[in-house]
Amino acid sequence: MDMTKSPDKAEFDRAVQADTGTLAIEARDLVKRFDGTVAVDGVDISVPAGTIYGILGPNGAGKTTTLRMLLGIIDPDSGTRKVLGSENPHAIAHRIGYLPEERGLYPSMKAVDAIAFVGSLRGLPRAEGRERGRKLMEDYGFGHIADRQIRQMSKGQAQTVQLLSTLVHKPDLVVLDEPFSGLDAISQGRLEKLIRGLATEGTTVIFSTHVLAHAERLCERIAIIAGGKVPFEGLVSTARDRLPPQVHLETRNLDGPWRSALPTGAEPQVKSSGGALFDFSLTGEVEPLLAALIEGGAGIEALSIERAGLHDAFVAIAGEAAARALEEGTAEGDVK
Ligand SMILES: Nc1ncnc2c1ncn2[C@@H]1O[C@H](COP(=O)(O)OP(=O)(O)OP(=O)(O)O)[C@@H](O)[C@H]1O
Repeated sequence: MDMTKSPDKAEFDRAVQADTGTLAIEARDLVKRFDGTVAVDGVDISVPAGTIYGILGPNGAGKTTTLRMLLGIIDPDSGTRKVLGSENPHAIAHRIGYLPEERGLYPSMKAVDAIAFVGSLRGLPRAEGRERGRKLMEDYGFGHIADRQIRQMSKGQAQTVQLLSTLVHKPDLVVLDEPFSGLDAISQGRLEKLIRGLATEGTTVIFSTHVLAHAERLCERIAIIAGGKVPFEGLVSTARDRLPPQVHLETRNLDGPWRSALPTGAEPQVKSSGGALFDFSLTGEVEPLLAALIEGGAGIEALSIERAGLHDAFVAIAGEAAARALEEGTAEGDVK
C-alpha cells in the first residue's frame, strides 16, 4: 500500500505541520539495495519533534538500514530525507545521539571516560563530558560504578553506559537501534522511563524494535516494516483503529427483542444458568447498542468493549507471516 498517498497520513502531516511547524524527521520513498537485492523498498517516515517514534518489524525487515540512511551512514539509492531540518545528516551530527546495533565501548575505559569519549566525537570537550557522564550515571542509579572499567561490567550495564554516552552532548534527536535487546526486565523498564523522560524534555526519540509491547507503551507514531516495505506509518491509535473494538457481553436472558441489535453472526454460548455469552465486533456506535440491550430486556450481567491491541493490528496490517517472524525473532529473555 502506498502510504505516501494515504489520506490519513497526508492529513496528519498537514496537521502536525500546522500545529508545530516541525517534523524532526521527514523521509520519503527511501530505497536501498545491496548487491541487487532490495533491503528497503520505499519507506516513508514522519517523526514530529519531541515525540517517541518506533520502527517495528521482524529481523531482516530493514530497520537498521532505514536508521542508517536517516543518519547518513549509508546513502539511499533513491528517495529523500530531511533530519532536524537538514538534507545533509552529517551537518547536524552534533545534534544527534546514536546507539548502533553493534554494541561496544573500549573495555579498558572507565564508564565516565567512555561516555566522555563518545561525547567528544560529537564535539563535547572531554572534561565537561566526564562531569556530565558522572551526573548521567548518578541520575540513572549507576553512580557506584561510574569509575568501573567497561570490562568489569555486566553486558546490560555496559550497554546502559553506551546508551548514556549517546545522551551526553544533549542531542535534539536520539536514534536507538534495538535498545531493549539484551536487557533484563528491570533494565528494560528503566530504559522505557528514560526514553519517556527524554521526550518530556523535548528530545525526539526514534528507536527500532521487534517487540510490540515497547512500541505500544512508548510511541505516538510507528512505522511497521516487513520485507523492506512499510504497510503502515502513522499514529499507534490509527493502527489500532484499523480493527473494530471487540464486545464481550453476558446476559441473564437468551432471547428477546434486544437480539436484533446484535450483529448477524453473533451466536450465543448458552450458560447453564440460562443466560448467554456473546463475543462480537462492534460495528456501530456503543450508545444505541446499550439502549437496545437495556430497553429490550437483555438483563446485562457483564459488558466489556475493548479496542484492538497493537498485536492484532500488526497481524491485520502486515499479515500472519510477518507477525510470526516478529514473535520468532523475539529472543528469549525479551520482555513483552
Ligand atoms: N551491508 C549489507 N550488505 C548486504 N546486505 C545487507 C547489508 N545490510 C543489510 N543487508 C540486508 O538487508 C536486509 C535488511 O537488513 P536490516 O539489518 O536493515 O534489517 P533489520 O530489520 O535491522 O533486522 P535485524 O533486527 O535482524 O538487524 C536484510 O536482508 C539484510 O541481510
